[in-house]
Amino acid sequence: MFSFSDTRRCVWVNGPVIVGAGPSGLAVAAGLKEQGVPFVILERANCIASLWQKRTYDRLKLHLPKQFCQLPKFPFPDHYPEYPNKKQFIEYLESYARHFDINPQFNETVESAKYDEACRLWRVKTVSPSGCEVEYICQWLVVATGENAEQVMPEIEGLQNFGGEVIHACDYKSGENFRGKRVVVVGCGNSGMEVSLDLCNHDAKPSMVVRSSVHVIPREVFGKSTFELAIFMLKWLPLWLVDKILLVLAWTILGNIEKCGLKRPSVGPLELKNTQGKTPVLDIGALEKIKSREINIVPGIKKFSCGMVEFLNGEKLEIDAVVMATGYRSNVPYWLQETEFFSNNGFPKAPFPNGWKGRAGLYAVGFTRRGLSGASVDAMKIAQDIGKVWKEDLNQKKQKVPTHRRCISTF
Ligand SMILES: Cc1cc2nc3c(=O)[nH]c(=O)nc-3n(C[C@H](O)[C@H](O)[C@H](O)COP(=O)(O)OP(=O)(O)OC[C@H]3O[C@@H](n4cnc5c(N)ncnc54)[C@H](O)[C@@H]3O)c2cc1C
Ligand SMILES: NC(=O)C1=CN([C@@H]2O[C@H](COP(=O)(O)OP(=O)(O)OC[C@H]3O[C@@H](n4cnc5c(N)ncnc54)[C@H](OP(=O)(O)O)[C@@H]3O)[C@@H](O)[C@H]2O)C=CC1
Ligand SMILES: O=C(O)C(=O)Cc1c[nH]c2ccccc12
Repeated sequence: MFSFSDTRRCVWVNGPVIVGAGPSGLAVAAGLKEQGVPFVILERANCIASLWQKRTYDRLKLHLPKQFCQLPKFPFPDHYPEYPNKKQFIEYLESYARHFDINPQFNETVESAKYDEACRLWRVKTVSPSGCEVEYICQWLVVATGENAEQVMPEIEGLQNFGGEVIHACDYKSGENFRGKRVVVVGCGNSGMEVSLDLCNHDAKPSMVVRSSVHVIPREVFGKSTFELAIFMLKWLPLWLVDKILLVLAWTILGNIEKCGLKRPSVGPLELKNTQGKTPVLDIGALEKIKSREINIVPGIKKFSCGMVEFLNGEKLEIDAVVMATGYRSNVPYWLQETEFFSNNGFPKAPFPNGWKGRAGLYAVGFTRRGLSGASVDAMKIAQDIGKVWKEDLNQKKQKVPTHRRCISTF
């Protein structure tokens, strides 16, 4: 380690640098530990799995059965329910990190990373809340910052004049603070649906904005997970047929959702997830509240004004608060200076299962739009790939610090 001053340091990392200590980063780390490959994990928050610990609501449960959400080589405890809740999932991730002795560097935000062609190494720069800057130099870079790294906050006319509380769904914890209030929930994905349901359960009055269309699917069919059933059917049937069957099942169990103001997309639910990354809503009770009008469905928003919202159909509503359940985006384009492997939307250009490995020791984990199970698949491939090269190098008894390369700090 070369130290330049109290606030600027340069660190050589023997092994990969992993950016992000969410489930994806932890899964890669576990695979590397098993093979004895050293690494450093850089995490902007002060804890692992910050999305789950800091940016989700209290009543959150996993949507998919537990076997689709566990990370490699360390299953959920047997006593966990079919759909673990947020607390249980966080406890599982904490025990995962303990089990594999994974200790991320917390409070370090990666602000830039680029491949130095001259010395054929990655230069990764971080900054901490106290202003300390560190440059890490390494042979492998694993991007594990997630599909949900930043909140999407749309700019809607007049929002600055609204005057009431405006939050993003990632800062919503419970309807307790909204008791008796009229709340516009913008967006009808899984977040919008569940925030609206939670508001109902706390005697608030939600109006949910549905500006286009949405697939609502029952979480279970005859006591069996719909997702599991779909995965099972996909072994024998083409995707379009599975989509058709899902829609028939949804219609049989939920009825015609168009009657309550929800339009279905023309493309089937799995095809839409595959092509546009739009996750179908797995219903856990919001639809019932929509049918009973406890959740009011409203069209796209035209503008806000003081204590009011106006919709595209010209109707106006007096409201007390706004929850933007408008989704998330990747932050990779803000810090990774690379355009060959990653596209400008912050996702790898190659679709699943090929988006895990780039050029010159660059990897991506958790950008498959296939939730935690997609992340696990990526993680195992990455750990194996790096482990292989690592072992080859060891066998050739090469020194890990490449003395033939000169690397000068760019601070
Ligand atoms: C509300 C919600 C519920 C979900 N439920 C499910 C579910 O039931 N099943 C399922 O399969 N999937 C679910 N998902 C999908 C979700 O993407 C995964 O659960 C999982 O969290 C993805 O893990 P990840 O490690 O890829 O990303 P994240 O969990 O987002 O972790 C990324 C980490 O990287 C850190 N980071 C980001 N940028 C930087 C930077 N520049 N420098 C340093 N650190 C950085 C973040 O702080 C974070 O800790 C859900 C998503 C949301 C939003
Ligand atoms: N329990 C669980 O497992 C949960 C899982 N999740 C997951 O987290 C991820 C993110 O979900 P979510 O937060 O719901 O985000 P999504 O991206 O799935 O949904 C965003 C919603 O906001 C709408 N929207 C965006 N901008 C505007 C705007 N300007 N005006 C009106 N509507 C707008 C979109 O409409 P349009 O379609 O028209 O663009 C869409 O309905 C998903 O993968 C989801 O499955 C989330 C919650 C719970
Ligand atoms: O990625 C998500 O947000 C999930 O909730 C998990 C998920 C992955 N693939 C799906 C297909 C249908 C429904 C949920 C998921």
